[in-house]
Amino acid sequence: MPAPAVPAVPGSGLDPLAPALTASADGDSGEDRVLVFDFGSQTAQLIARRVREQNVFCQIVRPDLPVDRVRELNPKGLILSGGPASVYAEGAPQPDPGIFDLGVPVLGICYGMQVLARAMGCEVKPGADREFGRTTLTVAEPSEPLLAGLPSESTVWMSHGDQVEGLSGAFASLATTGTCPAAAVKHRECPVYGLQFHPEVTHTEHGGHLLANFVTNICGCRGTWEIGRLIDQEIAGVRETVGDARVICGLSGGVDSSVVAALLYQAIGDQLSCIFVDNGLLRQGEAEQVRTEFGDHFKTDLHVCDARSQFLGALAGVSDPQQKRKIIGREFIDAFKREAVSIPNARFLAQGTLYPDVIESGANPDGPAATIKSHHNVGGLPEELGFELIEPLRNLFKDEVRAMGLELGLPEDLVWRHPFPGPGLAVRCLGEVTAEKLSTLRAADAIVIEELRAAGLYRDVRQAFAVLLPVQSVGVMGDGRTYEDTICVRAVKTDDYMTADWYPLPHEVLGRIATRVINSVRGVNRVVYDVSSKPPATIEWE
Ligand SMILES: Nc1ncnc2c1ncn2[C@@H]1O[C@H](COP(=O)(O)OP(=O)(O)OP(=O)(O)O)[C@@H](O)[C@H]1O
Ligand SMILES: O=c1[nH]c(=O)c2[nH+]cn([C@@H]3O[C@H](COP(=O)(O)O)[C@@H](O)[C@H]3O)c2[nH]1
Ligand SMILES: NC(=O)CC[C@H](N)C(=O)O
Ligand SMILES: [Mg+2]
Repeated sequence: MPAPAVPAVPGSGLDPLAPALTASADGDSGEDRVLVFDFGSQTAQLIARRVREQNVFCQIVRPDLPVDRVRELNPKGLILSGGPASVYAEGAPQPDPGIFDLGVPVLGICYGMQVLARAMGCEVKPGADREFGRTTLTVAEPSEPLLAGLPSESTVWMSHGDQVEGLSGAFASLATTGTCPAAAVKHRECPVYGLQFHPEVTHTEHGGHLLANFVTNICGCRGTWEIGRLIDQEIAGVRETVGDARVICGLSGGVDSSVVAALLYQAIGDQLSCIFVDNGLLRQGEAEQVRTEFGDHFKTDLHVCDARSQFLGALAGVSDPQQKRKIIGREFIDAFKREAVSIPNARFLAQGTLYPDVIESGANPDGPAATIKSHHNVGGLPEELGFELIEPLRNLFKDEVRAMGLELGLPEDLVWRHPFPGPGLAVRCLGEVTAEKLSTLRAADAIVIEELRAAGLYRDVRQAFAVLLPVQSVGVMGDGRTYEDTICVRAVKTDDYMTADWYPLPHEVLGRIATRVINSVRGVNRVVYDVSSKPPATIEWE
């Protein structure tokens, strides 16, 4: 079935789920699929990543997705995530009880286990002590397919206050820990399982293996979801959708849009026009770099749209982060529209939107609702778009997109480039954005990146940049008092950008960055280093 190109306009009532990637939102793409019901867990996306590592397509959905919709999606397995609520608390999220009657295997993790155990007559109670961190799991039923290949004892990671107490005879305990007699359970009659610990986090030694057991041994998924096949599906889907119309592609020079452009070029050749928007929020030398690199890799029509004054004008006086993002989203669309006037028959707009952008923007009707930040290309889109959207990467995580880029023959240095958000320096220039602040930030950011490259760390650090803080402090320079701005250096290690650890940059590198920034960037007298991980922080500061 062809991929419907549907506008992902929030609140439009249309289902922007998997526009091209899964060929159809209704589960007839031929791929085995697992659904992760997100009960507000910090790690729901990690569960999805672990499942995808088994080459099984996995989708995150809201906790109360109606059973009829679940049936339409035709999953081979359901995973109920953890969550902050207590199952007895008022308003605690509950699944549609019908999902337990589908005959589809279910795995509940932490809250997910508590919620399913309660639905099936067990008692859930606050444990004697809340338990956070590592503990030892002892396997009681080694022949159980869920636990196949696990050693009799291993380390698992717990994060809970409640636990399942009375197993009600319907469930059997498969494994225990010192404080938890039902650390892994199985229903005696139906394919329903529960884990009190978190298999998705790396601190659980054999967690990935355990999830693989669930997906393959219990759900019977075949592991056929591969990047190469996806590219073929995408290309066919795009051709079918586009017909003989033209597609304009927002090309930023970043990884995602370059991959989209390469894919579209393979699909529709010279029906593709790319638009690069110089929004005045770019890094040093970036506009020129995109122009030259584009000529090397893409042979299609490139339009450069100088929208610097529009963006900066619209942002003047605005300091609220969400409002800044919304304004930027709107300005992007205005810029695309202005530029598209000179491109006849431009009906489609292609963007490099990724799965985390969609999830974090709370923009998917089947997905969880929490808005963490409105990514400019999703939650920031205006109601009246004027184009049909094509977003072939809408279901992918960043490392999957990189793999696709390599498969499509893009050069390594492009594929491994640090991501740079569409709102650009605006979300790194805290508070109101002005031309003067941007030029300070641009100069400091260039030094950070130069020093990383000089130290041979650019590739290992997955994203690094400078942030201009709205904080002035006293300094002394050339025997005189200064009262100037602060630059914060941010560097993180991550694969999927959903969780990230702060990167332990060597002190000498930090020292060189600080000295150069303070000596050469006017208006800055202090440099600090951000040592927060995600969660609880995010990678960007706004
Ligand atoms: N300056 C720009 N000009 C045109 N389109 C842009 C620009 N910045 C962002 N976009 C559009 O918004 C999408 C999302 O931006 P995002 O920064 O997430 O992706 P990217 O720039 O392609 O890749 P990366 O994440 O590596 O920076 C892009 O794929 C692109 O379609
Ligand atoms: O195109 C984008 N538009 C946005 O609005 C946006 N916000 C964050 N990012 C990038 O997404 C990754 C995760 O960022 P956060 O931890 O800050 O949410 C990081 O790589 C961020 O740089 C964005 N990219
Ligand atoms: N991590 C979780 O899922 C916690 C579940 C529940 N809130 C508890 O404290 O037990
Ligand atoms: Mg970018």
